[in-house]
Amino acid sequence: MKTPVPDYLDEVLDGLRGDTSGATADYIPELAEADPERLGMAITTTLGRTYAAGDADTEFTIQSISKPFAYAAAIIDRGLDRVLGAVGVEPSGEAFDELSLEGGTHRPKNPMINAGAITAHSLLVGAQASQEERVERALAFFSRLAGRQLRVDERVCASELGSAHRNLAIAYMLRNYGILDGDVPSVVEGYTRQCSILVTVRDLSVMAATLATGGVQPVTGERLLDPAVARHVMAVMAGAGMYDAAGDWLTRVGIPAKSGVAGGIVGVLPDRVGIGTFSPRLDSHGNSRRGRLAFERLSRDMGMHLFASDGGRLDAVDVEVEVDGGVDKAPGTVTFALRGTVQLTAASELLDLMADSEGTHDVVLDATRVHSFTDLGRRMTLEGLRRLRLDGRAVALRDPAGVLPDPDLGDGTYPDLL
Ligand SMILES: NC(=O)CC[C@H](N)C(=O)O
Repeated sequence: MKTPVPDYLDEVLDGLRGDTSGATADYIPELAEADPERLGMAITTTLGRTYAAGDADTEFTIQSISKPFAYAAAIIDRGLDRVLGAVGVEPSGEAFDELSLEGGTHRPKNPMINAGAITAHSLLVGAQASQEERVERALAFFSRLAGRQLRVDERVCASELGSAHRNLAIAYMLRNYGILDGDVPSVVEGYTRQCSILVTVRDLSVMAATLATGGVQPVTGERLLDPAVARHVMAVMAGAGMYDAAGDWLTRVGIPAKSGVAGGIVGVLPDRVGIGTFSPRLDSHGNSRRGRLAFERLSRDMGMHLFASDGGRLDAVDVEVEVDGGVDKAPGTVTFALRGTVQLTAASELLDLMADSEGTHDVVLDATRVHSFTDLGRRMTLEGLRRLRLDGRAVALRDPAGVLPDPDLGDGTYPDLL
């Protein structure tokens, strides 16, 4: 049996290919030339399982998606109070490259717009750090978040620096008000190099899943952030990550997210998943058009909305596998015993164990110790059973309390009830 999640993601992407609205970013010449048809998506659960579809291994520049992660690094390096003294946390409701600052303090309103992100970049490492040290800090931190060594695309960086007048203007203004120290062109160059780090949607989904766990990289197991820092960064993303579309995004999609002008979007649902999408055509807010549609679809289909009340966030499931028969006897029955609340994380573990259960014949799903299934958990579980049966296996359900309502396998048939 193959796990159904990648098929679902393929189907989501196929549904989006017809939408060719929007345009690649034109203020950075290298980005204007990107292949607009590229489309990829990846989801990583807090247990570190990644599902990917489409152009999942295509590299693109991280651009503004670097902002939440560099902001996190600045908080780690300099402390939250020092960072809050320089950059606010208020949604600005303005475009990403707006020249505005907060009245009175002259702080940039938040670290998700360029003014705040240039300031956060300038705070990396320590007061006297060089451009090389700041860029190396960002690169090393992002690489640990992604679980692989990342690199800078120098062509895209040079292309953007050739016409970075607006970011220079923003930085000179910040320098004028004493928000930013040091050599302005060097700070803007370091920030632009940070934006030119190459990532894939897989990387983005793992980086975001590290926020979702409260700071533990779910594949390597390394703690990279304190839970309080992860929480703070996710909260700022929720309020300001999508610039002047932040309120619309938070209500409609409900997944704290950050977009980049190369076409990436990263999203995070605390305790559940990290998500990465890539499609280079942008809407009028500078957010990937198809990326947005993909997030809308996930939110709708999978109940992935921060404020959805249709299922517990706690997913305390064990999946226990028991195989009868022993090593040298004929392949017998495999039992998958679930426990707790079954939603995405548990259901995805279950599906992978089911996919690995070849060599056995009869399959029993034991729901005796399940508290409840979320709608998504129920659908994933039933799809797994349906696929096992398509493979010619006998499928049975033990569910004395009836926690798996209407176990229709999607074709009007039911598992045997034990
Ligand atoms: N929204 C973005 O991705 C902007 C990032 C880009 N490097 C800039 O500063 O203009």
